[in-house]
Amino acid sequence: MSMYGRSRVKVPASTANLGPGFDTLGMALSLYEWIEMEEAEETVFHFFGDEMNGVAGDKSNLIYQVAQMVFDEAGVSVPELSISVYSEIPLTRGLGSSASAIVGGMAAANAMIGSPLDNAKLFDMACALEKHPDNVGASLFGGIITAVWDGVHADYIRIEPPQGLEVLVVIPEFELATTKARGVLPAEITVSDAVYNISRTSLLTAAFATGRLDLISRAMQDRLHQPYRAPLVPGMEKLLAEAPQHGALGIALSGAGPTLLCLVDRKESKKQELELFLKETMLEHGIQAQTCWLPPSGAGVTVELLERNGMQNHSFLDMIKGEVQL
Ligand SMILES: Nc1ncnc2c1ncn2[C@@H]1O[C@H](COP(=O)(O)OP(=O)(O)O)[C@@H](O)[C@H]1O
Ligand SMILES: N[C@@H](CCOP(=O)(O)O)C(=O)O
Repeated sequence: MSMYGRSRVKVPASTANLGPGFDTLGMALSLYEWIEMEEAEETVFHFFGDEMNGVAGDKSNLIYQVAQMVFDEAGVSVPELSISVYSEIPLTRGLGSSASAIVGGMAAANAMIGSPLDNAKLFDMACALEKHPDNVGASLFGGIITAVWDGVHADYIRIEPPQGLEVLVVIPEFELATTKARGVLPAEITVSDAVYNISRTSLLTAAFATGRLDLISRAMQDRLHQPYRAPLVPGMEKLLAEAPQHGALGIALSGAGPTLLCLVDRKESKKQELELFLKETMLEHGIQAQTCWLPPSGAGVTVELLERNGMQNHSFLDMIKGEVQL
């Protein structure tokens, strides 16, 4: 009989960078992954939903691995786990699926053993794995995050997303691994490009904090990563250049791509035109893509501790059926 409980977490997807804020700005989005975890006699995974196709169902699984890091840090041993996962977050598209798995897996493991680690510790551990704080910070704390990670510790400020700010994403059908999209970045940049990005990141952060939607179009410009990543995403250059004419306040590559994200004023009258422009531009470049309105998620990861039930999966499915269309 296990001495530990059964935990269930709901963790949001995220978009990183928001244009100029490479490896520092992130925003949680209303697309979620649910994880349930409890001690078991032998490790078993239950995956639900189309987005989990191809994910490892053994102890190499990212969620299992991060759970073991939490147990090690807390000084407990729970080698065998039953893990159930349902995810709405497409893999390898720039919507932070790996960050959601890291944050969700850590939060579930920590809750299961009575929450010995606080969120600041989980944030440091998650940054050490992801190597940048933007996605994991957003998935952990929700809202908009501006964060600095020094290689050991992460500091952040959470900003409530401005009222009236809507988010439209265009998700191409092809996958682009973050490692590949980081591999095309230059090792060095000029001082003028550094100043270009620092000034816009500062302005964008302040615009979010003060609700100045009018400043977004000029602040959401980047010279640090998007120009180098554009060749990996057919149609990206045209989308970045022309989306503002079709109703976007600003447009950026979401994380490392290939998804692109538009920030849109709730009162904008050209929302349908913008959706059509995004899809048709991708199609012109031979790429099937779907658009989706994803409100910012004010909540980060949420955690419940439940009675143990030997992982009867109908309870997990019943829970998520209430929230998503299975
Ligand atoms: N729920 C999950 N369980 C296990 N591994 C996951 C999960 N979600 C994502 N991953 C891992 O993260 C990888 C995607 O990470 P990455 O290339 O950074 O793209 P993304 O932009 O989606 O974070 C997947 O190929 C998979 O290995
Ligand atoms: N700052 C990172 C963000 C990667 O985000 P992902 O969602 O694509 O994993 C980068 O731009 O490389």
